[in-house]
Amino acid sequence: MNFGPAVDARTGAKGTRIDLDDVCRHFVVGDVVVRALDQVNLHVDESAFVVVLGPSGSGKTTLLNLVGALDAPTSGTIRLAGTDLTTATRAERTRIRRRTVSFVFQSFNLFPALTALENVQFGADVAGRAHAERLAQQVLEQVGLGERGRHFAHQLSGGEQQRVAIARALATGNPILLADEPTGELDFHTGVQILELLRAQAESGKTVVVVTHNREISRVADRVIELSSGHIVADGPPAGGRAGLADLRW
Ligand SMILES: Nc1ncnc2c1ncn2[C@@H]1O[C@H](COP(=O)(O)OP(=O)(O)OP(=O)(O)O)[C@@H](O)[C@H]1O
Repeated sequence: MNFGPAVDARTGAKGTRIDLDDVCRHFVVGDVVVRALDQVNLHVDESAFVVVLGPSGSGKTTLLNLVGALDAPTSGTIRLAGTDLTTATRAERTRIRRRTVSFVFQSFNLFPALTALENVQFGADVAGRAHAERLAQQVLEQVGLGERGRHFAHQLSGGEQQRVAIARALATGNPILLADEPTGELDFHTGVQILELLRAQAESGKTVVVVTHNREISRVADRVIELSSGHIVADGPPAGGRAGLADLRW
C-alpha cells in the first residue's frame, strides 16, 4: 500500500495538498446572508480516503466546489497542490483544475450520446493525456468494465454507470478525486462496491474526498471531517477506529 503523497509526473508538484485557511463562503440573497462556510481551516496532505460528513445544508457541496476550483471563497485562502487559487486568474484556475482534481457526482453525469469508452476518454482528453483511447480502455478494465466500452449509459446499471464515472475521473491521472454523495442513488450492495473502488484509489496513492450525509460511510474513512452549519466541528479518524467494508449497514 502506498499512502505517500502522489507526485504529478508533469509538474513534479506534490499534488495531494489541500489547504484552506480562514475560508468563508457567504451567499447574499436579498437581505439574507447565508453563511454556507464560516472560518474553515482544513489541511489535507496525505493520500487517504477522507470523508466530509454533515447533514443537509451544512456546507459539504460548497466545500467540494471550493476545493475543486469551481467556486471562489468570499474570504480566506485556498491552495491546491501549493498554488493559491484565490489569487489565480480564471485561466490559471482552469489549468490547475485540469491537472489536479477530478469529480464524481451522485447522479453519475455521463454524456448520454457517448459510449462508456468515449466518456472515459473524455477524462483523459480534458487532462491532455497522451494515447487517450488506449488509456481509457485500460482504466475501464481496471474498474471491471473492459467488455462494456461500446455501451451507452442507458445500457448500464446505476452501479456500472458510477464505475464509468470513476473511470473517467481516474483517466485524468489527477491526484485528487472529489466525490459528491457517490453512493446516493445506489442500493446498499452496489454502494459498498463503489466505496471499495474509491478506497482502492486512496490506497494506490490518490487523495479521495467523499462528501456524504451518511455516517455509515464515514466508518471506512481514514479521516472524517464533520461539518455543521458551515463549521468544522470534528476532524480525525472515525470514532471507534476504521471499520471494514463488510461491517457497513445502511
Ligand atoms: N448559490 C447559492 N445561493 C444561496 N445559498 C446557497 C447557494 N449554494 C448553497 N447555498 C446555501 O448554503 C448552505 C450550504 O449548502 P450546501 O449545498 O453546501 O450544503 P450540503 O451540506 O451540501 O447540503 P445537501 O446535503 O443537502 O446537498 C445551504 O444553506 C444552502 O441553501
